[in-house]
Amino acid sequence: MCQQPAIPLINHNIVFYGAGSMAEAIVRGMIARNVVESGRIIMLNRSSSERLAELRSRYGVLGYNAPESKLEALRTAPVIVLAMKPKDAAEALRTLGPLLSPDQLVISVIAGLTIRTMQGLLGNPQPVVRSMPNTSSSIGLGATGIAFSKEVGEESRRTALNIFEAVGLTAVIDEERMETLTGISGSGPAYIYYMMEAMIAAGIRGGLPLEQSRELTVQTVLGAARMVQQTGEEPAALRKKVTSPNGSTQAAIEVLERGDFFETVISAVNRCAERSREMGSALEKELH
Ligand SMILES: NC(=O)C1=CN([C@@H]2O[C@H](COP(=O)(O)OP(=O)(O)OC[C@H]3O[C@@H](n4cnc5c(N)ncnc54)[C@H](O)[C@@H]3O)[C@@H](O)[C@H]2O)C=CC1
Ligand SMILES: O=C(O)[C@@H]1CCC=N1
Repeated sequence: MCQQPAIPLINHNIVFYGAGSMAEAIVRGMIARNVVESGRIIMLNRSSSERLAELRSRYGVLGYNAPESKLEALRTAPVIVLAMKPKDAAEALRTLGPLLSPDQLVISVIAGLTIRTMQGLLGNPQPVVRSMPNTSSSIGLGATGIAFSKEVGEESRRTALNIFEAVGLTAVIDEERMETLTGISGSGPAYIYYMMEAMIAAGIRGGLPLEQSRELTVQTVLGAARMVQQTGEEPAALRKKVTSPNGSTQAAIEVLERGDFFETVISAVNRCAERSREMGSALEKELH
C-alpha cells in the first residue's frame, strides 16, 4: 500500500494546462497519496465546462476555462504542467511564454516535444522539464521518465521529482532516450491491455464466462508482474519455470514464436519511438 505523508509534500499551486486523461491520472494519484491539497491544483481546459465540473466534483480541484482566469493562473503558478495533445502544444506555448517569470517551472508530459522546441516556442530559456508519465499514475503505479533543461535549479528538480514520485516510479534520463522510454513505459500499458483483450477473448471463445475470463486474466498479469518484482528473477527464468518440456506452455510459446512475438514487440516499441520523434519534428517546424 501507498504511504500517506502526514503533511502534504507539495505546498504550492500546480496548474494543469490541459485537463484530459493524463492530467487526471496525475491529479488522481497525487490526491490519493495526499501529497498536495486539492485546492492547490488548478486545472485549465480549452472549453468544456462539463469536464471541469466533473474534475472539481471528483477531486475538489479548481477548474477554469474563462480566458482571464486562465491567464491569471498561468501568470502566477510556480509550476505549470503542460498536458494538451501535441497538436495543441505550439499555440499554448506561444501564449504561455510572455506570461511567465523566470522562476516559474514548466513541466511537459507531451510526447515528442523536446526541451529545445519548448524553450523556442516559449521564446525564452525558461526552466523546463520534459517528462513521459503513464496513466498508471492514477493508482500510484506510474512509471515516469524525466529530463531537465540546464536552467532547472536544485529546488525545481526536487519539485518535479516530488510530483512524479508521488504517483509511482521515476527515471531521470538523458533527453535523447525519451522516445525509447515512451515506447516502453509511456505507451506500454496499451500493449499489455491489448494482450489482456486477446486473453479474455480466448477465454470466452473457449467457453469461460466473460467475468471469469476477465478475472483470471487480470490476476495472471498482476501475478506475473509481481513475481518479477518480488523474486528479482529475470522474466526469461520465470518463463522457463512455467514451461514444462513438451508441455502446454511450450506449445503456446511456439505459436507466439511462429508469429514472431518477440521481434514484433520490439518493432512496436521502435515504431512508437519513431512516431514520438515524428511528432517532435512536427512541433519543431513550428519554430520557423
Ligand atoms: N494518455 C496517455 O497515456 C499519455 C499521454 N501523454 C501525453 O499527454 C498529453 C495529453 O494526452 P491525453 O491526456 O491523453 O489527451 P486528452 O485529449 O485526454 O487531453 C488533452 C486536453 O487538453 C485540452 N487542451 C488542448 N489545448 C488546450 C489549451 N490551449 N488550453 C487548455 N486546454 C487545452 C483539451 O481540451 C483536452 O481536454 C499528450 O501530449 C500526450 O502525448 C503522455 C503520457 C501518457
Ligand atoms: O499515444 C500517445 O501519443 C501518448 C504518448 C504516450 C501514451 N500516449
